[in-house]
Amino acid sequence: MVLPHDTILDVGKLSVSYRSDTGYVDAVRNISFSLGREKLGIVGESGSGKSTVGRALLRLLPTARITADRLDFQGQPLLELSEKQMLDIRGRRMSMILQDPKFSLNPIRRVGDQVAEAYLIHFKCSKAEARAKAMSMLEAVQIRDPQRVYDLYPHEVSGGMGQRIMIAMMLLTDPDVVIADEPTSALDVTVRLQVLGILDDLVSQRGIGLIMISHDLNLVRNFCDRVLIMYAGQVVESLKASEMESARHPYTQGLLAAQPRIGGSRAPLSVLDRKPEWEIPLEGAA
Ligand SMILES: Nc1ncnc2c1ncn2[C@@H]1O[C@H](COP(=O)(O)OP(=O)(O)OP(=O)(O)O)[C@@H](O)[C@H]1O
Repeated sequence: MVLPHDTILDVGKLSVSYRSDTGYVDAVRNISFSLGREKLGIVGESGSGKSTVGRALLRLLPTARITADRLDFQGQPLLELSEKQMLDIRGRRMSMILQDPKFSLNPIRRVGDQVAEAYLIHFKCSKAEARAKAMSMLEAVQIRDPQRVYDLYPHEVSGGMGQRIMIAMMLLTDPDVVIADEPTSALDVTVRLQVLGILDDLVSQRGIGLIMISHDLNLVRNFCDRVLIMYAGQVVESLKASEMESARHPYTQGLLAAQPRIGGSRAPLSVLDRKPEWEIPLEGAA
């Protein structure tokens, strides 16, 4: 059970709007949640605002308008920190893993050197120390032959290996929060399970708080402790993963009904019938 004093992230009424030619797009509207040393899933369809939440937590949206009553990371108000203070948090105490590691790695540099460089950036040490640390992190993410993998270029590693390298890079700094944005969508089923196993260990053995962003309700309900269901920029339901079957919101119920089941009836899957009232009116809105 997560006790209140274990809260690492405390988010109250977070809203994010992107500027566009025709005004502002309200991508996230008034969402609140907290994160302890647990696995929190954020699920929703494409465009519901999941990734925007992750990027807003890291303040990676320089042109967007971010407002919140509270956006506290271990008691520090993220929106009030200077960019210099954010640099210390970003990538060091709070990290992000993205869907396709190939886009996050520099294609013309050996992967091991990139992991070592991440360590050099955050900690003043010799190159030999950084290399040794990088090697030990590659082992920590269950890469069997780290000496060989260290010298490979990104195009020479598989998707699953690339994702392990990204996780190794992130582990160097021993973060408290990891935001994983569709980290296994590009992987096949067996590799996906291995990467999920590594992420699970991060929570149970290192005590991090993990935010798992996904459109895959089945994956999240099986992997996470709690789930936030997002629709049109809002959290329409928040529930324990084990209590998903008792979801009350019609959108969550619709998503559950639309999941294919092995061995289930061969009846056509139900189609979500959206209702305008699912968009919760915002306080103060006309
Ligand atoms: N840089 C941007 N400028 C303007 N609008 C944006 C920008 N990034 C995202 N949006 C819009 O914000 C909304 C939320 O996008 P976001 O990427 O957070 O959704 P998502 O739920 O993560 O979707 P997906 O699962 O497809 O990644 C969408 O309407 C999207 O078009």
